Amino acid sequence: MLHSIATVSLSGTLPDKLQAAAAARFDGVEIFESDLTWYGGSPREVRSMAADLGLEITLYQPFRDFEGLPRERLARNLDRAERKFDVMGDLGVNLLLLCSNVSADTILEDGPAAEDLAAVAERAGRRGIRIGYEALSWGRHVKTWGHAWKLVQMVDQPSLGLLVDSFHTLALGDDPSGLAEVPGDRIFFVQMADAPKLPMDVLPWSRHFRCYPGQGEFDLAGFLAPILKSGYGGPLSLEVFNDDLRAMSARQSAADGARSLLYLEERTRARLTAEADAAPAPATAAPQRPLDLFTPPAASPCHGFEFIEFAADDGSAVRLGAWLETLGFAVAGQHRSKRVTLYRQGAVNLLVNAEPDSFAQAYYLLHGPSVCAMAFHVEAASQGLNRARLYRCKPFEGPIGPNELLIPAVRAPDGSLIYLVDRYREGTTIYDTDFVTTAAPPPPAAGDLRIDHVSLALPDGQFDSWVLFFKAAFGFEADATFVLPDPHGLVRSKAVQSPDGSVRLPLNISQSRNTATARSVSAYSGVGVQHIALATGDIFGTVAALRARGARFLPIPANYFEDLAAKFGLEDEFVDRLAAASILYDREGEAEFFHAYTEPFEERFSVEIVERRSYSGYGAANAPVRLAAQAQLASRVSDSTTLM
Ligand SMILES: O=C(O)c1ccc(O)c(O)c1
Ligand SMILES: [Mg+2]
Repeated sequence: MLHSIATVSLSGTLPDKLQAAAAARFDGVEIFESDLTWYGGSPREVRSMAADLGLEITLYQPFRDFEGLPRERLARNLDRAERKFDVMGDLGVNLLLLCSNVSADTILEDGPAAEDLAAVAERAGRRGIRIGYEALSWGRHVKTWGHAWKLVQMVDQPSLGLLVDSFHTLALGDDPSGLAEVPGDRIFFVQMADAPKLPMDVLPWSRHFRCYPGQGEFDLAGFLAPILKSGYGGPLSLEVFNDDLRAMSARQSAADGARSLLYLEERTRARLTAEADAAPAPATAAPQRPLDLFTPPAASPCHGFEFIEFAADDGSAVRLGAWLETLGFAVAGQHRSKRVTLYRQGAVNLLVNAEPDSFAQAYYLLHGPSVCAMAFHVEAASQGLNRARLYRCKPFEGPIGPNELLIPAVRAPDGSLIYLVDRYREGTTIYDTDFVTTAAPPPPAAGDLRIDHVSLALPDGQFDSWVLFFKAAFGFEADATFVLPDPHGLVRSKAVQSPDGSVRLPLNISQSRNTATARSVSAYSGVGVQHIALATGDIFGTVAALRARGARFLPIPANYFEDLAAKFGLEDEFVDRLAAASILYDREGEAEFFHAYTEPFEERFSVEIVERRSYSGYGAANAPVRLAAQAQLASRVSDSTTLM
């Protein structure tokens, strides 16, 4: 399908917006009137600028507050329309968006509205212009696509058709399935926007919280599917009013938008296929037009984290190695050709990369000691990589030595790497080929651990980009958003995870300046790992073993344990054990969760030890006490450094 984006979705001046849309390979743009009004060039200049960039102007908008006003206002409004038609002639666009009237003095009857729409459609038709009539969800008389369609049918002129916008339909909880019965050529245009479900009035919700398809909670595939069944073959256009997008670089936002439409197409195809399988068409039915929808290879199933790679220099590599040893890790191998050390414990592989002139070194110079790459263990790495590439992720290939493996990787939105690894048969793993492994790695010091999740801090405004990246590139799913109180402000947290839950990544953002998330973003000068959670089957044993090795755990106030005992009616002895080990506890029904955090490595990342008993969350109930304990520790550290 043709992909278009409304200029209102992108930040900057009109040329910035057009350039960003072209760079993201959109086919066209909807020009918002205000973007034109505020621009110094003439409509003809805008037309040639778009043409030079290979962009079609798909629509001009909006024309508003027109139909169904007191009769004496019609003539003046028709004059107003003619002026818009003149501008459209210069812009070289023949479709005008007319949105349903929101003014208080709109007559609440269909007759006058249809009369006015007929008058403007007749004038438009004479000039070769078409009008798409859109129901705004806060329209005074017309709020739903069904009502708009009724008026379009009453007018019955070829120059007036229906324009549908997913936001207005889904925000009202209105049913889009009837769109399948509208003749496809009577739907003139389709606007797409997703949104988080928020308990607020539709007008501010629409103007501030729309997001790209896949970033919110609406069922957009369920909206598009009936439209495609109608036979609609026009553009799919993003119309996203959003405060974060207004502040974001137009290039990044346009790239996200382009990815979101591909994702929507993939999801819609899956929806249509599932519907067709559930109700096969009778053999006599006319063959369906093959759908021109994006069809990437399926995401390769994930089976957990394969490794996590740290960027370091020689000095920090030694300090990090010593820290990891207190956490039970032991050196299990040395890279054949690079200064990369493999640390291992149970099924957890950590690489510390201090190779000069490498990707890791460049990352280290920008961010300091940090996680520069993660590897997912997948079933089919090349299929997974191919999918990510088609979703416009940038592939990465580092230099390799003789007989070493090329491990495919893509860049995450911040430039860090995500490797996909599918070699895991004994004797042929990436560690066997690329590392000189130690003869007999020591037994795990702290129990049979595996990586449970990796928690990332993102700069404010980047939440939606990352969510969409993981959904599109790797077929991940997103949880609900939690708002967590930190002593210094709020943290918003949303986890993305592989469908089987084996790879989980809580993403955190904060608008405040000194929350744990903000401190992380500041320490790394950007995105960074806040903690790596390791799962154990025996948290008391693991924590005790690590303490004995010198690991330091985040102290948790006694008040928390008092409160916990009261909240869940716990035995004193059990609570005393938790308190003695600084282990946090949560329960949901029969499910239980135990977790403890280490003190961070050089004010950067910490390790969290978790034990899950049928529990699928992240202990959000304990986030406030944990964030407070971390804030207290951080202020102690900063006090001691300012005294020096
Ligand atoms: O918020 C508005 O006014 C507005 C204008 C045009 C649209 O297409 C729309 O969906 C909303
Ligand atoms: Mg709209």
